[in-house]
Amino acid sequence: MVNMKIKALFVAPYAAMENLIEECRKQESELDLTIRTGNLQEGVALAKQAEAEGFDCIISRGGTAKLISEAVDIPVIDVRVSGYDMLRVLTLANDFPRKKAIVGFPAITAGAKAIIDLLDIPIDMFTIRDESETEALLRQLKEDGYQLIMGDVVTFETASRLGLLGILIQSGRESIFDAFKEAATVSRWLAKSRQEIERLKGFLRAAASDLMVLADNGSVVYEQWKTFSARPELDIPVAEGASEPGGPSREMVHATDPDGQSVQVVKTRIAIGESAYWLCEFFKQPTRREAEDKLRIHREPAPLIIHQSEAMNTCLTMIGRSVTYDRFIFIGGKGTGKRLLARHLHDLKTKGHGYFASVKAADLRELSPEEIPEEVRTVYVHAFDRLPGGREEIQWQKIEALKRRGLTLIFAMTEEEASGEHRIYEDGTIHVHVPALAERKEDLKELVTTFLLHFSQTLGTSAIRMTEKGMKLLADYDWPGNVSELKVLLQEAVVLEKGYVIEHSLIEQLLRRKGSESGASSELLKGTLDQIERKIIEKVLEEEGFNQTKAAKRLQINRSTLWRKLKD
Ligand SMILES: Nc1ncnc2c1ncn2[C@@H]1O[C@H](COP(=O)(O)OP(=O)(O)OP(=O)(O)O)[C@@H](O)[C@H]1O
Repeated sequence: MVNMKIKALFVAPYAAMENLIEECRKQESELDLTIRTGNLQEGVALAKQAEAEGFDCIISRGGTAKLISEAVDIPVIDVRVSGYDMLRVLTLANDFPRKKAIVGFPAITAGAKAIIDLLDIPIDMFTIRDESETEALLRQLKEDGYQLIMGDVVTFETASRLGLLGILIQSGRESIFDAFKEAATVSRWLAKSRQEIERLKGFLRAAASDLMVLADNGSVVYEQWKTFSARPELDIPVAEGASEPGGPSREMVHATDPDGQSVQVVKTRIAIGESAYWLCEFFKQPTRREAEDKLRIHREPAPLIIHQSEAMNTCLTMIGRSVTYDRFIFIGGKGTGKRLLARHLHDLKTKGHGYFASVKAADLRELSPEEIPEEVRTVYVHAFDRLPGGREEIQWQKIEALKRRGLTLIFAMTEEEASGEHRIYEDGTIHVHVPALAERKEDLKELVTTFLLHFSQTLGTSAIRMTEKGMKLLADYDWPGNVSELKVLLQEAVVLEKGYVIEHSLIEQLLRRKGSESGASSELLKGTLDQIERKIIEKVLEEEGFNQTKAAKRLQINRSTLWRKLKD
């Protein structure tokens, strides 16, 4: 565009203008000009067509220019009625010894007034706001004895039709040259801005994935979708945050779209000048369906296992030495990496031949051994804590049937779950103790780096480093939820952090929130067992609006026991 000529359409509202434009264009070098004649709606139709054909701008005059500018999205330059144009027509009219008037929009009459006053010319002026007023006004003027009427195209045509002498205020060369110049300036400026916008959009597309920019009133200003096929139908509240001065400028919202897809939205408030906008970034969460699948099959090898610590190395040595066995119990806290290590064991045992499948203990009931695909070599049974009926519900017959199919069976349990289950101490069952993250803080740094890399590749987040102070905060925390908890915290951090480095203040904020989340329950756990029991009963009672029947039901004790415990 910068070195190309600007494609402009000149819509002349009257034929005589076309000739003058033709003449002027000989001295014009910046515009690739097309000239057409068409007044009002005719002009609009010509302009719309030009816009569709890729013209850069339209030049027209008066009412026609106004109508065109309402109908197209490209710049419309209005040829202004200059002092020279006015002077020309007034000088011409002055030679007629008749009662004269100028009729037109304010743009015409205001310009004329200055000259009329200055030169003391006996011409009256009548301003109209809308073309529809023209005919009635001219009829009235005719009755009042006016014979010569000056004005724009509509005025001129109406006057002629009513038998008055009409004089069209024509545009002279200077006005046309001015319009050429303005068309070139505006179009170049617009092309530059468009280029700038395209460049920014390009950066945005490269740097972020699915996003939407909302104005404070909730209307969509910009959107782009990469992993989503279309805008997820979500109700994203924008107004409350915006009206809170000093309120959080960034927050995370969890939502579910109408298809049940879980979506995470990070909202950032951006103030630009007087206006405020919400940049909403969308992240897909694993679908509930996927999570609910009875059998989750992994066909690919286990991802990299971080192990700098002695505790983890011992665990891996144990696994490496047990590959000839086919019944295992992996014992460790939530999120310690039991599944990951089980997949590693599977890889060692099968050397890449056969799939790894995991199933929740509660889903075993509905799973018949025939449903398990042939290629599956290892079945990992987990989530024993979510068995609705407790340990009694473990489907031992099913497990025996799986054993008979020659599959490697791996159970994942916490220390507590494993302790009461004598069957898992059967001969030939290997116990692998997976250390808690608190016992292997040496692994923390590399785990952080691995997760930052993982999120930057899968979510397109930019943070790739953690400050030393941030690392220290992570090392001081005791991670009851182990590696999973670390991973979730880092995911939140990378989504909130737009820079390359995660500062300790963000980690502090996220950890502090954990403190306040767990604070209430940990406070409950202080004191003797009787005191704790009483505090729990009181809390449940309060939550149930002091309804003893409801509280007793929730605590699974009868009402008289509840009453006795409160009395003691
Ligand atoms: N040593 C490690 N190196 C790299 N990633 C790890 C490591 N340990 C755990 N992870 C990652 O942490 C997350 C939790 O691990 P995993 O699901 O194996 O834990 P789990 O003990 O089976 O959890 P749960 O008790 O909730 O079933 C996974 O994304 C896993 O890849």
